[in-house]
Amino acid sequence: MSDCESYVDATHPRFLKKLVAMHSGLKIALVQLAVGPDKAKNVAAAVQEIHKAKEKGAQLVALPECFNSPYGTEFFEEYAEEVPAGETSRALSRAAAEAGVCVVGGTVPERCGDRLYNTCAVWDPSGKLLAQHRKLHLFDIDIPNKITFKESDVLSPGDKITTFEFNGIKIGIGICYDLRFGEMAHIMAQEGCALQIYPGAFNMTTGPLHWELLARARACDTQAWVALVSPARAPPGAAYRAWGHSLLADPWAAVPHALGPAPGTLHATIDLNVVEEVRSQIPIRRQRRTDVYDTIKKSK
Ligand SMILES: O=C(O)CCC(=O)C(=O)O
Repeated sequence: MSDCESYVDATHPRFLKKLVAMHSGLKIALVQLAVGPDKAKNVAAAVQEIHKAKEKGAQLVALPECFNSPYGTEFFEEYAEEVPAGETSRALSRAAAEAGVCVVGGTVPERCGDRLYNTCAVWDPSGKLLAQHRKLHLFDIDIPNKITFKESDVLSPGDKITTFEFNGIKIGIGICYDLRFGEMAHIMAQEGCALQIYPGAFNMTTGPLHWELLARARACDTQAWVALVSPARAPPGAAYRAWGHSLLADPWAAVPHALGPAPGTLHATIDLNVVEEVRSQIPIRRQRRTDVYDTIKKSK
């Protein structure tokens, strides 16, 4: 079956209606962790929050970008681990199985041979690796006197778009800078995703300008739920200060749930009815002029 045909199948209104009828909502928790230099402490805090989220009813728990290390190209080599053999992977897999939840494991610097990647691993409720996304678009920007960052100095980019299914919902994974690339979100929607999750760590320059705007833009374009999960903001003077403000945008592109800069966990329910409602009331998916343009996924 071609990519084009699978798009038609997965997003056909009848397919979605059937899914919606079967579905009672997915309870998610977005954990905005305070991250420090002590890797073991960071991982232990993540595991503790996974269990707490489960106690509050979460079925899927998502962690932030770079939750086991400080964020900076100088840290990636030291904190890197193999996925899924490394200690952080093993701790999250165990936590997922013990709590009986799906864990979207933020990101860790992944070592694979002589390469490093910025990688999100997803664990199912039995602790099995369900998906692995390597950041596709590396964060290389230069805003003079504000922020210069060049992940490509030490990281290699991934080469594929990652989606998986959990509890009857197709979910797409992107990492931070990936959020800026509408084509990627569009392909996730074509593949049937009703929810996109982005572990991210925007900064104090682009965070206030673009973080929520991009979440709402992706939600509006794809008529899907969009979750962003950030580390908590570090105190003034820290080498990297994340914007925080983990949030959930709904398929209308409203933001019904958001945190501030402090550590915390956002609990919400992903309701497929809202996806169906928006897609049927504003039917842009049927109105695309693919005779004039298209976004086509390379077969990989
Ligand atoms: O796109 C941005 O402004 C921030 C991206 C970022 O922090 C990242 O990719 O880690």
